Amino acid sequence: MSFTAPIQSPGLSLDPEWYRRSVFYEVMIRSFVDSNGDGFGDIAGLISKLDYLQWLGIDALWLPPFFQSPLRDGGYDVSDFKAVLPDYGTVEEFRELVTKAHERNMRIIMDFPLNHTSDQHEWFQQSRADPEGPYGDYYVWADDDEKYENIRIIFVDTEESNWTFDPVRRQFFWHRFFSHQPDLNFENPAVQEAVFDVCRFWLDMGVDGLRLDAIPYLFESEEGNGEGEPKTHEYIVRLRAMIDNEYPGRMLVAEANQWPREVAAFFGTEEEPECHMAFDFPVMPRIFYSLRSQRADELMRVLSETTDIPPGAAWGVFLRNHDELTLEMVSEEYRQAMYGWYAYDPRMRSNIGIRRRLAPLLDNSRAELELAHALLFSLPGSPFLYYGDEIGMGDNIWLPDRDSSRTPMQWTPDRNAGFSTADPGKLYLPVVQSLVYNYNLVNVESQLAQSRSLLHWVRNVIHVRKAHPTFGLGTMKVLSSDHESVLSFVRSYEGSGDYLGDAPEDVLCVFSFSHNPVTATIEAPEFAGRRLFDLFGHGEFPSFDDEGRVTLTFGTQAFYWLHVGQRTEQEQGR
Ligand SMILES: OC[C@H]1O[C@H](O[C@H]2O[C@H](CO)[C@@H](O)[C@H](O)[C@H]2O)[C@H](O)[C@@H](O)[C@@H]1O
Ligand SMILES: [Ca+2]
Repeated sequence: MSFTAPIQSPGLSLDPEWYRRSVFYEVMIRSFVDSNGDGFGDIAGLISKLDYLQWLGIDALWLPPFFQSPLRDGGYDVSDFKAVLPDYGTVEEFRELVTKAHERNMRIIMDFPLNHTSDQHEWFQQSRADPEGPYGDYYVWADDDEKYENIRIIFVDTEESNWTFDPVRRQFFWHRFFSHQPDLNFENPAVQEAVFDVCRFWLDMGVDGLRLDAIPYLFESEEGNGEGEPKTHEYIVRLRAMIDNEYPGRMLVAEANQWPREVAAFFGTEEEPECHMAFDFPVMPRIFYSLRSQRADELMRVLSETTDIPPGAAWGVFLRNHDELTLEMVSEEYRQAMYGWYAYDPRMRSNIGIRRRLAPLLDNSRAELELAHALLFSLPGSPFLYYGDEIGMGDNIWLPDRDSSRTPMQWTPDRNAGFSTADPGKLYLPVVQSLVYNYNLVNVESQLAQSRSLLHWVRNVIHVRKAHPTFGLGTMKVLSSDHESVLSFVRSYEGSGDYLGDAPEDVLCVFSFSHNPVTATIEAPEFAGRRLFDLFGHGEFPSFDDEGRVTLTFGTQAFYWLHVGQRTEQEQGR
């Protein structure tokens, strides 16, 4: 058994709850920078851009799978969990990436698709060839395809069943995703241990956290629906205990595309903790719904209902990621409305969702991009950015599946957007060349040169957020307003009282989804007589009156983050 002390590397801050203060950035190694001109982004390329990410204010990177893989599902189809895909580099280079990130006080979260492997994995090859051998029970095999018939299909565009017949073993195997991704059999203690072994391999290398991919689907049963079954939670409790004992300070984030109560179950309890973080799937689509419906009520409802989570746990908030914008967590009526607004061309759809990037979804509207980011950075939890969204990168819906929004990062207006020196035809995917999002126009270099660019705006808002630990650590209370387009909530923090010395603070966050200027009155009786100051420019706003009401005027799709100060001097003197 290995043991690692909580401070893993020179450069890292000593903060057991670092993930609650962090701004995360999802970066696909394949898509970021190609250092050797072979057309594939690689680890050395990512290392060369750590300074850029540090400048942006990023505290932690989420790396989608970079392991050996036939790449039939973007690397989520792993054929060797302990090998780096040669196109990306070597294990040694990965170790260097961790060291170089840590030197900048930046942490690395590794994606871990533990539910399944590629059918090219040695475990599967042995399992299909030798049912009585050591790997015979590593997967879920059956003589027919009749078990678990109540369990839904997730990849509805491509799969007709969760069972596929294997001509070698002459049995069916179980898979929740593509038919080339057989599910591991977690009933088998050897599989449970093999997964622990992979975790230890990478944690020993210094990774700071694991994103547990597709975590609800580990166990299945006839009684349940194969999503968050009791045995799945029991296994995660054990995984968490192993991490806490052997790797204190590292964290687990759950990818569970479920309703609030079910997602919150992946935090576990104080007595039996599971994951430190979980992605907030229910809130995300409602941000997009509010932007088009100009109504805040559905977002208010889901935020008001946000389930209590154990101390130290945190939501992972996001607008977009490497997958489709999933609409699994909205009603059929809302889903149809969102398809109408955001996926008017059938090519924009994928499974139950929309395979587009943030800027094209929002029609490249600067006001909407700012409003969406202001929500991302002030909702309870830690924000996760998707690479390229900080410059408003476009997508390419003519590419298959979710590759539409996994195109090369646009660094410069030069060949291949500065991503690679390869022959353009050799790139893993073509760079975006559409009219509005062409890399000649949308790239880091040109946005660095414009002080009012989206990139500078995003960087500024990240730094304002980071100056106020309330956003990561504080509570949230939704407030009422008299305008259907206005969402308001207050983030409150008692201060840490420890060596970090964070001060107590209340921040009023207000957002108007209206496509026209509006005025709204917000009610917060507990703030009667208190003054309000803009967090960006420190300008004073109208104060709360004696009943705790304040009336604010908003421009089109506008927001304010307002520090709630003391009572006015006049009122203090009364
Ligand atoms: O490895 C299979 C998939 O695992 C993750 O899937 C999640 O994404 C799906 C949408 O693409 C979603 O519907 C599902 O609920 C999630 O578990 C991973 O993020 C995918 O990229 C991957 O294909
Ligand atoms: Ca390369």
